[in-house]
Amino acid sequence: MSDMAFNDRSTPLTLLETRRSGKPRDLIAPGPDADQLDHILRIAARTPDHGKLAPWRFVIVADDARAKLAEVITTAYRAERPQASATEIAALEQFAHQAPSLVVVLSSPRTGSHIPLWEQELSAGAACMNLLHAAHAMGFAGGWLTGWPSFSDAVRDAFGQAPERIAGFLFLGTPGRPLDERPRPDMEAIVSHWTGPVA
Ligand SMILES: Cc1cc2nc3c(=O)[nH]c(=O)nc-3n(C[C@H](O)[C@H](O)[C@H](O)COP(=O)(O)O)c2cc1C
Repeated sequence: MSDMAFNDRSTPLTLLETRRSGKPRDLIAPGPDADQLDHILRIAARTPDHGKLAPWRFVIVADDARAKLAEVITTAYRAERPQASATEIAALEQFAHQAPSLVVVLSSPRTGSHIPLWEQELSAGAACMNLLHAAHAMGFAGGWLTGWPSFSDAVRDAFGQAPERIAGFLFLGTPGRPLDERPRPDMEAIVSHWTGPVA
């Protein structure tokens, strides 16, 4: 599949069939401008959501806030791992600064709702995926990362508060190097016909 054309926008179906994320560290300018990002987020918000709760929200981290994000992440990391190496800290600095655009998607469940938390969290994942689809449909590439920062309460607290969680750091831009395919599931292993209870 190495010679396949990725993110072929000829038709909706070709785009879905060839969609490929970009590695955030390889994404370069141009990224979406303010209007394009607004458009991407409006599409991302058009996501299945049981109970119409919108149990997610989007936080844009602009260029001039990236250094602050790096500071939050590295401070949190050092607090948890006082022996952190310079290499580990440099990797976290790089994480915060990569790609032209960054949207942090928060899972924001409504705890008083009768809609199960699981469903609300699924919807947050779907919003992330829709955000990626919108970016790809607009000719950009995106990359969805969690990594250590998504699981740090201190980093989460810089964006919101429990029970909110970081669903993902969605990095957007233009691939700076050719995309290549990654292994895809063996369809025979994941598709079956149900004929009755298993086991
Ligand atoms: C919730 C979630 C979190 C992810 N976090 C990471 C991560 O921290 N680091 C990483 O290298 N890939 C991570 N990935 C995988 C990347 O998005 C990866 O590039 C993806 O497999 C690209 O596949 P695609 O081309 O089908 O979009 C994550 C994926 C998901 C769904």
